[in-house]
Amino acid sequence: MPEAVVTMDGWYCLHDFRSVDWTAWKYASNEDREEAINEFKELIGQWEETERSKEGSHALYTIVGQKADFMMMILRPTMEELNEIETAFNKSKLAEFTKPSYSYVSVVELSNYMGSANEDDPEIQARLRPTLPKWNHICFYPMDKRRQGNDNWYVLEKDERAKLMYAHGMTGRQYAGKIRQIITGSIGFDDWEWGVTLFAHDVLQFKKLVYEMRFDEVTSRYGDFGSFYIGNILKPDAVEQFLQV
Ligand code: VOV
Repeated sequence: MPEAVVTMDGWYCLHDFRSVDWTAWKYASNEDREEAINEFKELIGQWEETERSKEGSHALYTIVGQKADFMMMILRPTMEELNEIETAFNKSKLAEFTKPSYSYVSVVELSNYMGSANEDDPEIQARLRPTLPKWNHICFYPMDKRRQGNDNWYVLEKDERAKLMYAHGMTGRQYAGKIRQIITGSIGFDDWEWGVTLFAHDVLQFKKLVYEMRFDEVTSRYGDFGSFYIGNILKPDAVEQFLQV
């Protein structure tokens, strides 16, 4: 029987996508809008404090296209904290003017295919509990490894999977400095097996990387993908401008 790979798991992760009800927002009083914006900025301020004390991290991006208007990606040591943050947003004034459009629950995951990684290594610790980059663009999508006929990832021996993952890593390494990837595992947590979150300075690099990886066997034979979300950074001091009507 093929052997499962040992995973190292870090911070829990919530991708929370919201759409703004622009009509209700436009009809709201100036006071209500101001209150909603201030309260939201306070929430972001709390997240920033947590990030400074290395007890979590977050990313805030506007989403291009009709799937959502903005997304909050939150990393925390426990699932409970993710729930608290989600609920705090739901109770906020801004939530009265937004609708949930999609969410994804997972945990930062490193798969130790080479078996050489030591969880106590500070470098590994930093990857399991990362401070998310505040780069210009984000790309998120969930994915599965295929289990279909002859293309079944889960019947491959570990050595074979490790070989394919090595080739995958080599393709990815060409994008060092251009793209940062955060792989989160979601088996048992959400509808797909992994969440893929990519950060880039230049948005076109997402297309180049994702296209190039389509030719890697691990993707061409074994990759199945959900919806893609693409966004631009929303810095805290740009929140007002984004919500200005
Ligand atoms: C910057 C790009 C980049 C780089 C350098 C990179 C490297 C690596 C390495 C070295 C490893 C294995 C060890 C580990 O760290 O876990 C992985 C692991 C993984 N990857 Fe990856 N990946 C990238 C990027 C990258 C992308 C764009 C995708 C989506 C696939 C695509 O076709 O759209 C992806 C997927 C994954 C997944 C689902 C896993 C876990 C698979 C499992 O079965 O456990 N990944 N990945």
